[in-house]
Amino acid sequence: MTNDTVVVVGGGAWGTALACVAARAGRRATVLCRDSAVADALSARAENPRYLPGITLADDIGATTDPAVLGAADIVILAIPAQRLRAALPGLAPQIAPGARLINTAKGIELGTGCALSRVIAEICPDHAQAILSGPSFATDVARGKPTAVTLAARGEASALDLCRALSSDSFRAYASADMAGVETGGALKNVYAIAAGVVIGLGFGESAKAALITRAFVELRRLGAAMGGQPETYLGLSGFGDLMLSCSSAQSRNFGYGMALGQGEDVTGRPLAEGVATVRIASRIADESSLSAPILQATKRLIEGEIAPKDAVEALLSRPIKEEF
Ligand SMILES: NC(=O)c1ccc[n+]([C@@H]2O[C@H](COP(=O)([O-])OP(=O)(O)OC[C@H]3O[C@@H](n4cnc5c(N)ncnc54)[C@H](O)[C@@H]3O)[C@@H](O)[C@H]2O)c1
Ligand SMILES: O=P(O)(O)OC[C@H](O)CO
Repeated sequence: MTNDTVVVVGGGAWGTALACVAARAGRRATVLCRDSAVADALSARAENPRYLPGITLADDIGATTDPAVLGAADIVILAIPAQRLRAALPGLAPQIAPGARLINTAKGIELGTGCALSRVIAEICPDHAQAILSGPSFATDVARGKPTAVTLAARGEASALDLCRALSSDSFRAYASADMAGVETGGALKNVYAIAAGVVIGLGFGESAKAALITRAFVELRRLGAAMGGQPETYLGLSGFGDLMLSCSSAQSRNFGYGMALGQGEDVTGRPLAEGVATVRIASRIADESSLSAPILQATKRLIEGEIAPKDAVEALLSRPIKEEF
């Protein structure tokens, strides 16, 4: 398979960082932007002042707003928000070269339908093979070339390994997986628990409480993920435990920051993208429908919907009946 040409859809923080990844791995990389000001800044100054201000990017990244660029791509990386994917894809699909492989990097579950994003992509681009890249990785770190490792899942180990080789470099290491459902659900659900961890810190409950929260969140994440089709061991890896740990422990995470603001009683309107807000709503419905116990997820949903105050949500979790840990 030829993997020379990579087009990244989405000129935001993550799309820009992934174009740097592809360029560092020796690929010809172009960002397909929605906004011409972003495309112009990327092309002229190797900068994305709107989404990655102050970071000088590799100067061999191309940028355009013309979807015709998809016709030359061997690999198309999707880096737009999860809830925008269904609306964006029909305009792109007819332009994508027939043999191109798609790699989704958005983290979420479709709010209106409960569909995994891989299913949304399969519905709109049924003839294209697809893969998922997910793991502990902040766009600012990746764009700066700091060492990062992720999981890349595809149907079939050979395809996953081939894509890993196409994108890995001395600063970015992708591990192959054949468990698309496991990688996808881990990335989506960790955002919910990052909000919850942010709430704990925002309330001033401290690091011990946060460690307890993350540990119990991991139990829930594995339970929910398994019910959605993931393999148990996948959640122990970079796209599961790795991303949960990163997102629950750093204020760089937009989801953690959203939770911290909630915990501090701040107004959260207009904050940067926190995909856990949509995911918690649909994941809570999925958990209810399958009678799965997910108390942290359910408390986070009630908190986000304004049904319960942050302090009361944590107290409700602590006052549940005493039971065995496992
Ligand atoms: N930022 C990170 O560190 C990071 C890391 C891993 C994964 N992700 C995931 O990547 C996805 C994108 O996140 P981001 O950080 O780049 O967000 P962002 O807010 O920085 O950028 C989003 C980009 O998507 C574009 N966009 C939105 N709707 C679109 C549409 N309908 N058609 C075309 N483009 C559209 C916007 O113009 C913008 O360029 C999210 O699902 C996120 O979870 C982000
Ligand atoms: O800023 P967040 O919370 O969307 O997290 C970004 C990445 O998903 C971390 O792996």
